[in-house]
Amino acid sequence: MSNSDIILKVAGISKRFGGLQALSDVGIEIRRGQVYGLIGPNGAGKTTFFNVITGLYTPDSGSFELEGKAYSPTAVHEVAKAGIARTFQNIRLFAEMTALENVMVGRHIRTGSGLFGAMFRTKSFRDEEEQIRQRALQLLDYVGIGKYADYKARTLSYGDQRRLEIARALATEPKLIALDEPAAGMNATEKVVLRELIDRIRKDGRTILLIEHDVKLVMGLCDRVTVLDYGKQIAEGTPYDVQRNEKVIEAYLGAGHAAH
Ligand SMILES: Nc1ncnc2c1ncn2[C@@H]1O[C@H](COP(=O)(O)OP(=O)(O)OP(=O)(O)O)[C@@H](O)[C@H]1O
Repeated sequence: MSNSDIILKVAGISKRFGGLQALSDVGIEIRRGQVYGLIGPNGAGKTTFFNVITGLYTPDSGSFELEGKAYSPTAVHEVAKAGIARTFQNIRLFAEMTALENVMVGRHIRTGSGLFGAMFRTKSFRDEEEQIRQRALQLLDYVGIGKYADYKARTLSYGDQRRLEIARALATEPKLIALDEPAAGMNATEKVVLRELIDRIRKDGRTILLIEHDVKLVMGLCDRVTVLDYGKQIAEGTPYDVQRNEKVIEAYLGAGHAAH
């Protein structure tokens, strides 16, 4: 495989909060079309790592490349423009806006008419707006909630809100979509549907970074997995190898979890 297959390469990420070393020299390489999993016991540093990659936290050290080009994740919207979209562990939708409007907002970072067009409602602005609407409707169908397009986001079930977040992230046409615990709070049936959706997103050519507590889901979906523990990368590899890694088993047992 050539280097051009690498979508995201981050290396040497460290981040300290006061006296706590939340991340120590963590690095990953994600190849095009992979689902890449990030797991680890509570407090291992997964969210911090995600927040560093997506511009929410500034790391103390580290380098970042997206499709072979250096990028500096200094602000969330810059990261989105560079081609990384994310969802949040605590859902962050516009609660009073409709599902459709929430997705249209995601789409706007890829549009051209700008403020002038919006203020004067030029023809090109209106045409563009209609295209955005159509694309947003397609995306809602794609994630399986097309029938709720006109419902306010806050009225959707928890599982559907998570799917709406995914639709919104996809609306930015990301090179990489980062999902922060997408199965959190879902029941078993919702998890099956989510798994199918993530599988479909991958089959349609997208690359996915996934933080997830549900180890079974991660092991079933991911091509490769990194395991963090106390901010250190204790294992990296295929789900098969990682599950058998002594350090991983210890970390999970130590934290009172089962490793499978
Ligand atoms: N903004 C912050 N300020 C201070 N400490 C923080 C901050 N964010 C995270 N931490 C600490 O950094 C460590 C790693 O936390 P992080 O949330 O990244 O872990 P996690 O693996 O995502 O955990 P969980 O699975 O519980 O979400 C924890 O000890 C946490 O308390």
